[in-house]
Amino acid sequence: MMTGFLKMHGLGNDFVVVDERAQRHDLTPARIAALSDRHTGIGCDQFVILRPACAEGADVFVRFFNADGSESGACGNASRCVADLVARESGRTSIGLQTRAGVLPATIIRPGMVTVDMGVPAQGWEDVPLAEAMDTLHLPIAGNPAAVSMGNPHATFFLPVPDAMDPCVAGPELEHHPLFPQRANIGFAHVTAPDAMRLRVWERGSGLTRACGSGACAAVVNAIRRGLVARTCTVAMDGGELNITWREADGHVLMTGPAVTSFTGHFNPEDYPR
Ligand SMILES: N[C@H](CCC[C@H](N)C(=O)O)C(=O)O
Repeated sequence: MMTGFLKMHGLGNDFVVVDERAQRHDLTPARIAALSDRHTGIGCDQFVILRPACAEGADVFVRFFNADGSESGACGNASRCVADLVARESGRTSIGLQTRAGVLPATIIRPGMVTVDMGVPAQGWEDVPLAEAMDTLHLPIAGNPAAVSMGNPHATFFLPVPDAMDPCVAGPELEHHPLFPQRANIGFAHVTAPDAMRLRVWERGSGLTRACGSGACAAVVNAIRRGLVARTCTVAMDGGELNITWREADGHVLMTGPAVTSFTGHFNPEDYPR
């Protein structure tokens, strides 16, 4: 039986989206990893599965998988894409996305431009699973990263000069650092103005991506906690810009940026080893 999919992206962070709201498609982690391969599958940074919502205020339950088949609690760029998709189906401009990190309200600013309320970040390291509890600024990792959970674990390095660390060299080792028993997404940020930064993210399970929505939220929260930027900040990544606001009133992080559909297609799951 053929499975339909959508190929979508947010700032070049690209997704295969499979709708399982009406029917399951036997997508195992091994199949997801094989389908995510850019040479021998469809190719994507994250594989997104839609299921029927089962939470108050939610229109759809969204599951995010990395290119290696592992699951992630959050994905900012894919959240905007799914909100845009559900908005086009329903004609509504307010969408509730049920994720493993909670129900995220999304607002369509205009078709293809979406704000997602990414919720309240965890305070410091607490929700980033660490091998042992320790002070953020005294981690035994050169560069003193700051960590925060946006529903998934992030560590951000603030670089005094842009590109002082190469994500493809430092990223793989840091992703697997013994401090992070569940691995982590590793951001490399350089603050360029009180309301702007440049960011590259080595993503857990997917490697260097052109943009990372939850990574941008994490970098802004971490930068605000260190007094480096204001409450609203533009994050410039290789694939383009996101606008991030950490709202003072209720501590929610709002992420605004584009959502694009590239094409639709079909595959047969049975062509991929289970
Ligand atoms: N690209 C995603 C993040 C995926 C995070 C994933 N790599 C993890 O294991 O947490 C974003 O836009 O937020």
